[in-house]
Amino acid sequence: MERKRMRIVGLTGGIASGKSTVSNLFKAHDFPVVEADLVARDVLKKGKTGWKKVVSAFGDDILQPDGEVDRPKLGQIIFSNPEKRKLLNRVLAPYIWFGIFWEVLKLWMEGFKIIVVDVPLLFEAKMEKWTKPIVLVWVDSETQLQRLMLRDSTSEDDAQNRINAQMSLDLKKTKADLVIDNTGSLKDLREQFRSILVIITKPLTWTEFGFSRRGVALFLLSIVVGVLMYFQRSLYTSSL
Ligand SMILES: CC(C)(COP(=O)(O)OP(=O)(O)OC[C@H]1O[C@@H](n2cnc3c(N)ncnc32)[C@H](O)[C@@H]1O)[C@@H](O)C(=O)NCCC(=O)NCCS
Ligand SMILES: Nc1ncnc2c1ncn2[C@@H]1O[C@H](COP(=O)(O)OP(=O)(O)OP(=O)(O)O)[C@@H](O)[C@H]1O
Repeated sequence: MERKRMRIVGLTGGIASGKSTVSNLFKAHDFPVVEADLVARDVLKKGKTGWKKVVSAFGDDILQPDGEVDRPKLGQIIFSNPEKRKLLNRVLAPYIWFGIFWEVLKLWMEGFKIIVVDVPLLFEAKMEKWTKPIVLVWVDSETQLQRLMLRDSTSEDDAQNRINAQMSLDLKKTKADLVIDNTGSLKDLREQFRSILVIITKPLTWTEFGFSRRGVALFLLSIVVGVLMYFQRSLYTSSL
């Protein structure tokens, strides 16, 4: 288990580009992964503040008889209407942001030094400045469409609407630090993943060390030692 560094690795991509597949590879190598999609699900559970805000913005029609959000129904609404999508994003963003921050904080307190955050909308939500390096799972547009239709058993129109709701993978490519091309086979993906691991586990930069738990402890300790030395010196000089 990697426990020597503090690095928040951003894992992003497009819908069905293979983020969860890569995320599972990280987990298989014992890296902790915070998944924004899971955080977003939690935020939308019946009774949570996010749920209340969404119900007041979209009305009771988006609820199932048991009071939980009818996710496919809400998906139909937001992926076919950009204004509604922006509204949902606006309503949920602070809760999702806080949820991710909280999960990262808990892992940091547990002593993990490399934490992977899997955020599909990392660039769209302007969260990229909190992660370094940013790993993008890229795939060509035809493969993305085919995989999405196959996985979710959806029509081409529906799948294309969902893809169009996100920043293009080509644009994301220009903003990422590391790119995994997942157009090929799973074997191909695993090989690229191995090279990414080498880069991600490189020694800490000074800034990263500063943010590690050991770095913070050292910083606080040096302040305490500095203050003690100052008082000891003043006591010594006043006694002369
Ligand atoms: C609309 C909802 C209810 C549909 O639920 P559903 O179970 O069908 O999809 P799921 O949550 O598994 O999302 C699948 C993928 O859709 C894409 N996606 C989800 N929300 C959005 C969005 N607002 N804009 C663009 N793409 C999105 C992501 O790539 C995600 O991985 C759900 O996606 C949701 O609550 N979305 C808003 C929260 C959000 O922004 N999630 C992304 C986290 S960064
Ligand atoms: N290299 C590959 N070869 C064939 N199929 C793949 C490959 N990589 C991923 N897949 C399949 O493509 C689909 C999408 O992958 P995955 O669920 O990992 O994408 P995702 O980016 O996490 O999607 P979402 O944003 O919707 O959560 C899945 O059915 C997965 O099994």
